[in-house]
Amino acid sequence: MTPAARLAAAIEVVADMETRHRPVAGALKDWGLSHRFAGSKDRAAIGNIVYDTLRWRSSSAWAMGEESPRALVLGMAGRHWGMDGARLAALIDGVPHAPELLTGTERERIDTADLSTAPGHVRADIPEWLAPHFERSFGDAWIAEGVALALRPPLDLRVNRLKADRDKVMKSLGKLGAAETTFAPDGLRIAATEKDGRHPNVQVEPAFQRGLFEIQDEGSQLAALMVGAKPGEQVLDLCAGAGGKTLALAAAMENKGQILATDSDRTRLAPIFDRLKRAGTRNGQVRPAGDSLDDLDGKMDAVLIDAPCTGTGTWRRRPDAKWRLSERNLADRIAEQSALLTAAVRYLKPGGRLVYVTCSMMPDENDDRIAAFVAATEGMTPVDPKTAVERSLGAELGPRLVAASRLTAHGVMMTPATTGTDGFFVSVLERTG
Ligand SMILES: C[S@@+](CC[C@H](N)C(=O)[O-])C[C@H]1O[C@@H](n2cnc3c(N)ncnc32)[C@H](O)[C@@H]1O
Repeated sequence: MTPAARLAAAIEVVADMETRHRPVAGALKDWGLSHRFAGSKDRAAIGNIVYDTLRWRSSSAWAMGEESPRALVLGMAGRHWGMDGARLAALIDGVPHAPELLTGTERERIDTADLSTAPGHVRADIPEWLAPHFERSFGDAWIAEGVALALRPPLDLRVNRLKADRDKVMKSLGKLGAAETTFAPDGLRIAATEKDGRHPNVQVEPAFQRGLFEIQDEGSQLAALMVGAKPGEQVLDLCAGAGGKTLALAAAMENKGQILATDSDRTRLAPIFDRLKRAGTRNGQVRPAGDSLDDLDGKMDAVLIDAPCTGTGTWRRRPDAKWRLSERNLADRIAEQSALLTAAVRYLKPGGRLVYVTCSMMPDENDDRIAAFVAATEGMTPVDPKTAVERSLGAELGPRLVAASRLTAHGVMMTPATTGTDGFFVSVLERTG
């Protein structure tokens, strides 16, 4: 397919998403099924255009003066794929299956796009109703945080210390351009792609099949390390999902002690069994959804709540989600978070640590939840965030992360703009009563 035909296809996919309220992955898959002539390179390139269109939806609509799928795609291509009006017009002109020729107004708008007078939420490319939440989280930096959250993400890997060391895996993945992460001691990073580029499918690498590394954002790796899990401890991962953090905890515990993993959703939990096996984990015990955990009362050195949340911190990877999020979703997640915090306390030993994590950028799901929980609960004391980071990450890494991240009243906030990770909030509390 020509670049122009790919643009036309992306416009079709965005239109399909809007008219049928289809999630982006479904709309792209449907398009592929009904256009079987398109090769994998074409499909990947169209996917990139569609995802980039969703990233910068609001600012492109502002620049183009309208919100049609065509305006969103052309506006994005003009502002982010380095095409001015003349180049776009030349790309399209006379090419079969291309979008219609650019109008004079479209060319002019692409060439003179200026966001300096746009409202903050447009410059930040976030929904308008979220602007006050971002402002409360980040003060004057809230627009810069939104801008960084709209960029493409890198691909981060966590080397599995139970089976390998970072240098060895980095060498074996050298051809993929994997380099050491800035903070996470076991992390490797493959830089974000540009334009037509796509990340390699690392899951086909022999090193992945042998369990030498996992795919995990650097922020998620650091959040797992902040549990401070030590060999020999008893640790409960209460919202384990597919086990991303469970595996990181098992590695930190050097296969000694016990990590118990559960989740209320059987389907999400299902992949954990194979993943634990592939990683060579021997100290993991999975408690199926709905199982009683009564036998764990008062026995845990640490409980991790990797809470269900709005996922605002992962919008680089799921730009469609930002336009779907509703106030109702936020309220539902807040209720679940409060219930989980309350439910977790009984499992902790005296002196045990409760580690609360979200991948949200919103204070409502972060500091506010901890403040409300502490006010309503006897005997749970937040650890000063700087102390919590330095204690869990050590004398070299701890201060570096403190300097780069944003400390809040009760936790630490990592973001694309500050630490170059997905957005994560981590708060550590101790059972003191
Ligand atoms: C952020 S995800 C967990 C991701 C996972 N820990 C990882 O690192 O890959 C949150 C999880 O919480 C689970 N969850 C929601 N409510 C729950 C509850 N009341 N009890 C246990 N798990 C719950 C969801 O099913 C979801 O898998």
